[in-house]
Amino acid sequence: MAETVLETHGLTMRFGGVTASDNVDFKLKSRELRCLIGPNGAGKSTFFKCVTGLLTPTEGHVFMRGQEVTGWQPHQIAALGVGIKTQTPNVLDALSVHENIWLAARRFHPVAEARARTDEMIARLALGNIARTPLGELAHGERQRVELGLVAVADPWLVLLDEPAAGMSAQDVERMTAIIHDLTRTAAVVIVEHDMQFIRAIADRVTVFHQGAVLMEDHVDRVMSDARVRAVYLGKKS
Ligand SMILES: Nc1ncnc2c1ncn2[C@@H]1O[C@H](COP(=O)(O)OP(=O)(O)OP(=O)(O)O)[C@@H](O)[C@H]1O
Repeated sequence: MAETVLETHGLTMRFGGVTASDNVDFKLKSRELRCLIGPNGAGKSTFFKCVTGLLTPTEGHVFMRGQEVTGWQPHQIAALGVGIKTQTPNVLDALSVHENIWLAARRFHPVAEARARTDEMIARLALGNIARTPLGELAHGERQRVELGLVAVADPWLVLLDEPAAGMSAQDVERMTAIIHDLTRTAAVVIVEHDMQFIRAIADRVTVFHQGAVLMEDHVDRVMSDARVRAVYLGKKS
């Protein structure tokens, strides 16, 4: 049986009178790709932040590969071998694409291996023609690709991505989809995403959030045609 790499029990986050995450039980198997969707304010980001250590849940527990990580800081979670891409980029604008990826690789690998991994990642992400360009000069889609490269170069077994396709062109989204599929050869991936086109292109199992709780969890096709989901997420009555 596939190993459970991420699990939450009764995860609850309250902000004053608002229950942003409401008793969420969640389970992710090794190399599984899971998209978290839901309407604005459904609690996706709060759940993501509780799992990545950006928030400490009011109640409940988070486990990664069986280890309880509730209340850990993001850098402690990352040190377990978890790649986290938030909406706040962790990049150095004045340094080149190559230098940024090299620095990320060097944090996890000895020099010779870091060098090889950097070159491999640049080729894999098709960043060769802009490898020497400072990050500050890149287009949005290119930056997103580099940021994903910074996560992937560490060889994570779990990758947590917050809106990786936000603001991207169709071509960028296609590239991003291929890169994420590539990641699932070695890692489980959780993606919080708004872009329905991207979700249809990439998703297998989807978890739908509504009012802080899990409304439904199923294959993307069944989720998209479910009357309850259409009502809450697409704003349509069945
Ligand atoms: N720091 C905070 N303080 C107070 N309320 C918050 C805070 N963060 C989130 N909330 C509230 O918690 C609820 C869930 O918000 P959350 O951002 O998790 O939803 P979401 O599904 O990610 O929404 P979106 O798709 O708009 O990003 C909302 O009612 C939101 O207003």
